Amino acid sequence: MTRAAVFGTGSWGTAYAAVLADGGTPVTMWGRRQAMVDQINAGSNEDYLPGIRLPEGIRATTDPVEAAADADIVVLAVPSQTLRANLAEWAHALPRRAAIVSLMKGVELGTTKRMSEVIAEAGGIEPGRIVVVSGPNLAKEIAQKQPAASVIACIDERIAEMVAEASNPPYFRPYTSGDVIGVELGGAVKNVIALAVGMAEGLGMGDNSKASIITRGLAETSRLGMKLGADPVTFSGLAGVGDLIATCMSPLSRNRTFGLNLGKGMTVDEVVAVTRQTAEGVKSCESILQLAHDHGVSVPIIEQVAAVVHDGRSPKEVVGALMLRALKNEAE
Ligand SMILES: NC(=O)C1=CN([C@@H]2O[C@H](COP(=O)(O)OP(=O)(O)OC[C@H]3O[C@@H](n4cnc5c(N)ncnc54)[C@H](O)[C@@H]3O)[C@@H](O)[C@H]2O)C=CC1
Ligand SMILES: O=C(CO)COP(=O)(O)O
Repeated sequence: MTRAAVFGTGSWGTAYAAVLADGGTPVTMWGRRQAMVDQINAGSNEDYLPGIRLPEGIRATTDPVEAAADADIVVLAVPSQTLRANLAEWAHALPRRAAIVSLMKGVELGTTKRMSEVIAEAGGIEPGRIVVVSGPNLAKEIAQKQPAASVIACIDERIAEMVAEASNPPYFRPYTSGDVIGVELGGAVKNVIALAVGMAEGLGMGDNSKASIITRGLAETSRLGMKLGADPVTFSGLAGVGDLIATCMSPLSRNRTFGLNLGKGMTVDEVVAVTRQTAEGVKSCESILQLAHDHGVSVPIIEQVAAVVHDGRSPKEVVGALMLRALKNEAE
């Protein structure tokens, strides 16, 4: 029988543990805090998924070796910017042949590495067993068992298939892919575009404005992805446009909500103070912008989001800057 470990007891780590357990795969979760581990062992995670009863088949521990022992699949679900430090502590505990699955949607600050690259480097894991999961998967809806689809990517598609088979309860339909770069980038960049859409909403803009940002945001994602070697087809799929729509439209999105508060006039520090969960786009806008600059790719929306979040420009100012850009062909 396939066994899994999930490192990280936040909203998506816990919801994905439920996906695995409901799919018939027993899960041991690793958590930092004993109180959280005790709660999960008693059947819920009230801090991140209040009111949700977790399935049988999930248990938790604070010991990484115990969590990963005998696991065929190890799922990593921590904030992107802490992953490298976490792996330094966990690498010795990870079974030599297990598939290492990233649920994270960010790009590392400083190195501009995608999470699969950080896993390979800091965890010493061969790329052929590094898997990424990304799609329109708001954790709360998945935990409520609302039907959704997703993409599970690995350069070795047999490993992606193994993880997909272990993650297939009746409400979760994973598609496999070999395009790790495209699937990861789609997930990371959509968070930055959701910040922009949230800002537009906060400024009182309507659906034309938001659809324009979403569509041009997808153009930026595809341009960058293709330059980095992604398959353009990925961006019209679940990990591209699918996740972009879910995140940019949903009040459940932490990134969209973060942008909304900025658009309403709160400062970045004020929004950080009221945000309890990980809004990856806030840090990744800077690393993704750096990645685009390094590869000579034009990403005007991402640039303006970074100007608000890191340079203190106002959302209103940056909308003006976007609208005044020189006219160009849509396909360029
Ligand atoms: N929540 C969602 O709907 C979805 C989230 N994701 C992605 O999954 C990743 C994880 O997100 P969530 O679970 O939602 O975040 P979260 O904010 O709900 O939970 C983060 C977890 O990481 C732990 N953590 C924080 N700092 C840590 C550190 N220094 N060392 C170890 N653990 C630490 C927290 O205690 C918590 O258990 C992110 O990259 C996010 O973009 C992807 C799809 C859906
Ligand atoms: O990635 C997500 C949905 O697919 C969750 O988005 P947020 O991190 O903005 O909540």
